[in-house]
Amino acid sequence: MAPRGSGLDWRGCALATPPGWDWPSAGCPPARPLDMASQLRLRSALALVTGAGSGIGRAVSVRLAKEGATVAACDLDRAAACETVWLLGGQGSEKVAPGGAHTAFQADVSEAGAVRRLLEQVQACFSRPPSVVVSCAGLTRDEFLLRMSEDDWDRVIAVNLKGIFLVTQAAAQALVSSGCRGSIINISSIVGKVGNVGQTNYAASKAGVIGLTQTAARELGRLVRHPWGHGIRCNSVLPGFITTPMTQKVPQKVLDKVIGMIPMGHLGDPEGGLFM
Ligand SMILES: CCCCCCCCCCCCC[C@@H](O)CC(=O)SCCNC(=O)CCNC(=O)[C@H](O)C(C)(C)COP(=O)(O)OP(=O)(O)OC[C@H]1O[C@@H](n2cnc3c(N)ncnc32)[C@H](O)[C@@H]1OP(=O)(O)O
Ligand SMILES: NC(=O)c1ccc[n+]([C@@H]2O[C@H](COP(=O)([O-])OP(=O)(O)OC[C@H]3O[C@@H](n4cnc5c(N)ncnc54)[C@H](O)[C@@H]3O)[C@@H](O)[C@H]2O)c1
Repeated sequence: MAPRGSGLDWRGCALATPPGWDWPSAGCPPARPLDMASQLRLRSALALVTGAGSGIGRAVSVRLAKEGATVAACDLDRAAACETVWLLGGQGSEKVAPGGAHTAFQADVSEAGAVRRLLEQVQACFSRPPSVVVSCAGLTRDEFLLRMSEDDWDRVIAVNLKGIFLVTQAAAQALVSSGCRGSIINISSIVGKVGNVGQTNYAASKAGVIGLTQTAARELGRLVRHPWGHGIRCNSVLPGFITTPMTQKVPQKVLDKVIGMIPMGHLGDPEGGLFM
């Protein structure tokens, strides 16, 4: 039984309406009606998205829900995760998630205990492990190498790299112990390949995500039952500049420089508008 006031219901599920939460009165668009085709592709999937409270993680949550998945939206910021669930059609909105109600969860992915509890709560809530896991949680603490503090290094590595290690490991352990296949997608960055001025910490974390994911793919991917093969796909994605709160902190003169290098002449958008 979750302790009173913990923001969790009797099953240990995060309340979609945490105590004191003031639902946005207007502004958030209702979930768009679903066309049948898009509902079918992921209708049986349970998707865990970290960093679901903003930017790319919110856009990923919306797209997964549009294709029929049930979304467990996790974020350090519980209110932001709840707002994402509200955008998906809210708790119990069977029409948007045939497989069950989307639900918000709060966790700091850099903390092992929090990630372990997160996977426990998700499985308690949905009686199964997530078959899709998208790790979007991340942050920047940009500074030139000559001036970067140890704390700025440590925090970025803890969230962006160790966080993905913890979520990937916990999700894979849950899938393996349930004999389920799955797909784990880790969000890296082009910076992990080419580097970027002012981002030694961030670039190292994102390069680490690439190597971690490639190794996890080798260990978990085999369909045939090896001591290490379990039919779990692992891939990393390396976006370029995408307009989100993360990039809004970048000095305009830097954005102007980078935009000058982008053939389309503008940053990407989280919804991935390929035809704009
Ligand atoms: C094959 C193509 C190669 C592409 C190369 C680079 C691609 C990078 C694309 C990144 C896309 C993914 C980003 C994604 O993962 C999400 C993010 O990480 S968003 C955050 C990105 N962060 C940055 O780009 C760092 C931006 N810089 C800063 O925040 C500050 O400059 C800081 C490092 C904190 C230092 O601040 P300070 O006030 O001390 O200095 P200034 O801002 O005045 O800068 C001094 C001069 O340095 C130039 N500068 C700074 N950062 C960059 C940069 N990233 N790229 C190029 N030049 C940079 C700045 O323009 C100043 O120049 P000048 O003296 O001429 O005015
Ligand atoms: N925006 C870009 O240009 C860009 C490009 C390449 C890669 N990325 C990566 O994509 C991911 C999402 O970035 P975004 O632009 O949407 O950023 P964002 O700041 O809009 O969203 C990041 C989310 O992660 C959450 N978060 C931060 N630390 C956390 C923690 N310890 N535990 C749980 N949640 C935490 C934040 O609360 C926030 O909701 C990040 O990993 C980022 O590095 C972004």
